[in-house]
Amino acid sequence: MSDAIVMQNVWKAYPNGVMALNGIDLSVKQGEFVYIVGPSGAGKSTFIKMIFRELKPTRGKIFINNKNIASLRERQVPYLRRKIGIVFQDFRLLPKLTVYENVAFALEVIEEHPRQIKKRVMDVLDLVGLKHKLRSFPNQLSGGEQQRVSIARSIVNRPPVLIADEPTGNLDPETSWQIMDVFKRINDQGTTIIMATHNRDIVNKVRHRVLGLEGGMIVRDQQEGDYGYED
Ligand SMILES: Nc1ncnc2c1ncn2[C@@H]1O[C@H](COP(=O)(O)OP(=O)(O)OP(=O)(O)O)[C@@H](O)[C@H]1O
Repeated sequence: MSDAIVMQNVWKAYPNGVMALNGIDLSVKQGEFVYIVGPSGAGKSTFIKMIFRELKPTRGKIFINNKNIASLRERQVPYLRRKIGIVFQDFRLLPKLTVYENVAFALEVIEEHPRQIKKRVMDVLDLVGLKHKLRSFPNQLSGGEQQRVSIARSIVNRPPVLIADEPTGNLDPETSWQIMDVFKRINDQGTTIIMATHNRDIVNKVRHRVLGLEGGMIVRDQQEGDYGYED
């Protein structure tokens, strides 16, 4: 299997001198599901922001599908972002657009053919179980439904990698399990998933590879079926 993400000796210092990542080496294969765990301030969000080039490493190389994104020019960043879907804790939907429009938006900006857009949007809404809500606005949806829309939007242009930063952080346990089912369906289609989480129950019950960060370093890297997660 090919590598979806490779980090080589990645360091990140913030302008105030805080060293958030200290020499990360890592490789993630295409199709893997990886949890990123660790205490507050461990560097999880920094790690995730590096993958979609919201932040540049101070030192080191980051390969996404064999391309070093640390040396990408600014104008190439939008092309990288099309290869990576992103889901946040707080959904970040556009409030004045319907469910359908929120999801279609990502395809409209790349000028996909209208018939293609419709088919693809309906397919992903079906995948996340929200076809019946396509005309609703975000404020008419529950938190779990909003997160499903945000997940549908993140995968609508078939990125090989999906990144989720605390995707269940604002959801109750029952809804969180449903969101994990959606991620499973997406992972089963071959999409690599990187998910930062504090949710110990999920990490222990829905088993995948676990990367533990602490003080900006990888302090554990356990394969599926090979761990219990203690914080
Ligand atoms: N913009 C910034 N400027 C300076 N320091 C920062 C900045 N963002 C994060 N840090 C620091 O970098 C370190 C790692 O932070 P990061 O947000 O990556 O941790 P985290 O593991 O995601 O934490 P949490 O679980 O609380 O979200 C912390 O010491 C934090 O205070």
